[in-house]
Amino acid sequence: MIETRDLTKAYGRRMVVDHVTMTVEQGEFIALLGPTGCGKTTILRLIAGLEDPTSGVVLLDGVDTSQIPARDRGLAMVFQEFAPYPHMSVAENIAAPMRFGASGAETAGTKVLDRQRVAEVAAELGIGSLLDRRPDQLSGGQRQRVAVARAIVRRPRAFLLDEPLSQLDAHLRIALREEIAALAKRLGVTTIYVTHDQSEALMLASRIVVLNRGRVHQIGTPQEVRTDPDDVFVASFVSSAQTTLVQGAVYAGKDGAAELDMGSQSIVIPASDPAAAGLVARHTERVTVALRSEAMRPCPVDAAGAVLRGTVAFVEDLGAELLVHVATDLVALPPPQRAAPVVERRRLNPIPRQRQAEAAFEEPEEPLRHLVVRAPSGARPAIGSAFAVEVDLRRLFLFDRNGYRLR
Ligand SMILES: Nc1ncnc2c1ncn2[C@@H]1O[C@H](COP(=O)(O)OP(=O)(O)OP(=O)(O)O)[C@@H](O)[C@H]1O
Repeated sequence: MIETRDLTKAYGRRMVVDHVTMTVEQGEFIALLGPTGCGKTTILRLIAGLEDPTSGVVLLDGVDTSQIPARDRGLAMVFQEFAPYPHMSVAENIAAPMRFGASGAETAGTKVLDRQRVAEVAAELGIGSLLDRRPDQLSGGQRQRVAVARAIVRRPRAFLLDEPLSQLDAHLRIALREEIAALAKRLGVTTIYVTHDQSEALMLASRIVVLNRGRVHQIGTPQEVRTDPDDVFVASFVSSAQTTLVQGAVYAGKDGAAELDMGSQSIVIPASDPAAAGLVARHTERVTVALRSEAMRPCPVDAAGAVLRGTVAFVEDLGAELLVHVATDLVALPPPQRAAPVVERRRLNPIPRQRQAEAAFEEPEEPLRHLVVRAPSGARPAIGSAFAVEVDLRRLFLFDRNGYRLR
């Protein structure tokens, strides 16, 4: 079991990991999911003992690790870019941690021991026939397999995987992630998997820790973080389809109903809806409304009820269905900011890879202005034509000023 309690890391004045508390149960596969620069790698490095926390603790099976050096923690880490020793064969690369590893005691007779164990692990990863090759004779996928083999050869108490597949092409990534999930399950090893790719996290993990700017936003099963987000960041970052955020306000309506006012358009939430009473109590409060594709479906333009209207801006044809982008006069909001303010970041020592990746987030993101609605592929609506959508109130998420979900 791996636990962090109020784990915090600051570089200068910049909080990179901000009071992260989480528990990974024995044998559990957990994903740390968040945008680039949100502190995922730093959390792994703190757990591995490669960095010292500014405050807070990491516990392994209940033991405070503050005084335990990295090599004695029994953890194996796989990095984004695995750099094998170029002059060694695959077998030697896999065995390397055993030879150079913590326990000097293993040196005697290592060669024999290594061979058996290495062959076993290599077979497990489908690289049994490549043991005599040099790293430059391997494909990208094979190299990452070697990296994983090298991590498990020591029978670690946990795997820490830092975007191990991000350098591979999409096809290979999908194949290998299934293998990694199956392997971790078979071995029953506690695994923490870092990724910024939500589909990877949703597919692999039994629970997901959603992070932004060093803070935990939600910890839950894939189903929970996707369909029951705790805040506006999770709602916009983890979603099977596009999420449009719109500015609104709630008012007490007639007969116990609540009115969700979105400027030129509004939706009435009837008194019979379980959410109505809570919203009535918030009369005049400003809210952010998250409109996801799965919460909307096309309806006749003259339909009554929870309906929003606009005109067709463009249509994406996905083959089996259409994605209709509907322009409306609602006030769209940008997604919550993902990176730290630029001024603070300039003071940091340059870290080329991270800085490059972060550059993409320096400007506030543009709001998604259109509603994106799924429609059957049969009848393609004309650009500029009137279009209406019925909103499924159970899937409509509202957030308060601070971004917390109104439940
Ligand atoms: N040694 C360091 N000195 C100063 N700042 C650092 C250092 N290491 C990391 N950072 C900063 O801490 C922040 C978090 O980095 P981290 O690598 O943990 O993020 P990440 O979520 O893993 O991102 P990525 O997906 O790009 O790897 C980044 O803004 C990074 O620039």
